[in-house]
Amino acid sequence: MTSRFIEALLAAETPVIMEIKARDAAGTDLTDGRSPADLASAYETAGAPCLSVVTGRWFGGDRDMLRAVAARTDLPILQKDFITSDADLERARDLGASAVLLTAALLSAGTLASRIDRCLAVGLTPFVEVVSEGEIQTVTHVADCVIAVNNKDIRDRETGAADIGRSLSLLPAVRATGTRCPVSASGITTPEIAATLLDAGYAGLLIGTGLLRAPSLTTWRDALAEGRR
Ligand SMILES: O=P(O)(O)OC[C@@H](O)[C@@H](O)c1c[nH]c2ccccc12
Repeated sequence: MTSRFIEALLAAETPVIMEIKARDAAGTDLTDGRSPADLASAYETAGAPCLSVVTGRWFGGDRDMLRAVAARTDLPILQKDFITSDADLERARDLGASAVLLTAALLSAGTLASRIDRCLAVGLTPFVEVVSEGEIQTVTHVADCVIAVNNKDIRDRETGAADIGRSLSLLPAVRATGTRCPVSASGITTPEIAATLLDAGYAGLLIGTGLLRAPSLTTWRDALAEGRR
């Protein structure tokens, strides 16, 4: 099965999934008055191959954000929320998502496998977030999934500090699954950290707060390109 989301990410000059999120985990506003659609346009102009929209309530999100972004752009969109049923998956697709978040830490291996099956059956790319080697082993249909190492912990609602070292140490295990699309997500605050992760071998990154707080997206993107070996 081909995935528009994965193909776009792998073909990109700046392989960064740029995230639209209303608030950070501490509740601080990240939009500075910009609408989700305007952020989508700004990211597209900065060369984003794919977007992520956080619709989860913890982060001040809702489904209207996804609707508004899908109406503004044709870029493939990841919906980040806590998907709890098959009906949620179909709704994600109908709202315009190309990919959905599945959090391995919150699902049993059996439930994760059936959610992955269901995603693929309805034409969605599973974006599976993992935080340990054990979770990496539970991912099925690896060739059709994005495997994303989360540098933060969803179990503490992402309020703790990010551990970029987790991405670096888990990369061999992620690669050993045979995925084409290892991604590092969360807590990538500077272009220098982003460059380090891409140079280490990550095919893509997912960045929200760092970009939402950046004074200039093009400066951030150019610093990332310059920082690479
Ligand atoms: O803003 P950051 O630190 O760049 O992180 C982005 C993204 O990884 C984060 O928003 C996230 C990771 N897992 C989630 C689960 C639900 C909602 C959001 C998330």
